[in-house]
Amino acid sequence: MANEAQGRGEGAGFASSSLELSTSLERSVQTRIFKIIVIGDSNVGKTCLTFRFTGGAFPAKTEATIGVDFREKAVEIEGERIKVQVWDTAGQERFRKSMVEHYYRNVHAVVFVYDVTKMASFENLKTWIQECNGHRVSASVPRVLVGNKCDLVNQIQVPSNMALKFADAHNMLLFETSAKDPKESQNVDSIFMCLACRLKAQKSLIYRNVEREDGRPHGYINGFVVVYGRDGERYLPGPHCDRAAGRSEQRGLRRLPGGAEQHTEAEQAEILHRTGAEVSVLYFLRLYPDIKIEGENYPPKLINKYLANFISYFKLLAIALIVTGQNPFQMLGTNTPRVWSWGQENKIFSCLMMFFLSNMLETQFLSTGAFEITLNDVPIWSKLQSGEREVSGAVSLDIETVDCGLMKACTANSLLWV
Ligand SMILES: Nc1nc2c(ncn2[C@@H]2O[C@H](COP(=O)(O)OP(=O)(O)OP(=O)(O)O)[C@@H](O)[C@H]2O)c(=O)[nH]1
Repeated sequence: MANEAQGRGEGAGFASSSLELSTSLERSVQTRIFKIIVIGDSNVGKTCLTFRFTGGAFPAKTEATIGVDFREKAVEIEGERIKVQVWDTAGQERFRKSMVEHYYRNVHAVVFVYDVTKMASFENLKTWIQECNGHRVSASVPRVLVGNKCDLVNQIQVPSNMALKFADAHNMLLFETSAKDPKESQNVDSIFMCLACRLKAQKSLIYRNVEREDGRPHGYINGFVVVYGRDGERYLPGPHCDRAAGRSEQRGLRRLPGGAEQHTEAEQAEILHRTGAEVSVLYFLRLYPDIKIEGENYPPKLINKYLANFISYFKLLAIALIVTGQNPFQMLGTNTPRVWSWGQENKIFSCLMMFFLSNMLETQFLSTGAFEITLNDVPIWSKLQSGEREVSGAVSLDIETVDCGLMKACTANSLLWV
């Protein structure tokens, strides 16, 4: 346990941590959230470590993690309440699949875990580091190395000095610990608290303190947010009130034509009155201008991207051939189908048809029907549209995992949401 003292030292002296999860908006708004991912081979004890930290116990039974599991713990460091959101990732390749992008997106710190009784899990760390680097995780994102299962003293295969050398070479702190041994629980806490402390020192305060004297934020009514799309436009999540059309829309995202500023405060109050407990976008943004809320489409499968690209090139080629009057079938020495001859005779119509049909196909391939919303880079909400195309077996499992994972995050954050 070469570096244990160091780990313990950093972990000691923190104010007491609390398991209580915040469920109110005012707390969510004021609490910073740090996303820490835990990665490493399957069976090294990632789930047990995260459970020990967030739940304070060793789980009686664990199963292989599928996709990702979120666990959260609210801690207090130097008087500031911080939410540590631990992403317990799947070690098995088949359960990672399309989730990997999500693991690394907007991550604040990374915990690499190996099993001290399994040399292979230590040797595989190189692959995990490569994967992490491959996802453009910045060098400024703190990383720590954790050797787990130190309670199995007679089976240790990875000597401490070897692990320490590796940790040094990769600019990481090393913790050797055991999720199982209750005597080591403080050391497990130290891993995450050490990271939280580093992050606290690193990050500027994201949320402004908007507390009133009675402890509630000014103007807090209930949830309603505006979403900034990748296209720079602003979208309003439903249900919301469309004054121009004089109707209230249901769930979904609607582009704000002229911006939320179109609503005066009196109008906002009316919307509030008519729709129950929704706070105006304008009002909300004025209160919390530092909050960055973004929406993004859930990326399609790689194969779908390739297919859509292929269709797009095929469309361009076909249109070019039609316009220039070339006959690819003649070039290939085969019979010209009637549809091609017809296309040559009706060039404008066939080009338009080709254009719209292939665009439709491209959209089909690229659309996943899922939309993910992040608040200050932390995923808070994701939705699969109804009518999603049927997906089979493992893929379906992945998408469900993504969705329910993010929904879990949403519940934990209890955010400004309908
Ligand atoms: N002796 C001992 N066993 C441990 C310890 N931590 C985890 N285990 C056991 O190791 C096995 C795997 O633990 P998990 O936490 O599920 O492993 P994981 O890395 O999350 O595995 P995946 O979800 O497949 O990636 C379980 O049987 C645990 O009981 C430890 O500190 N000591």
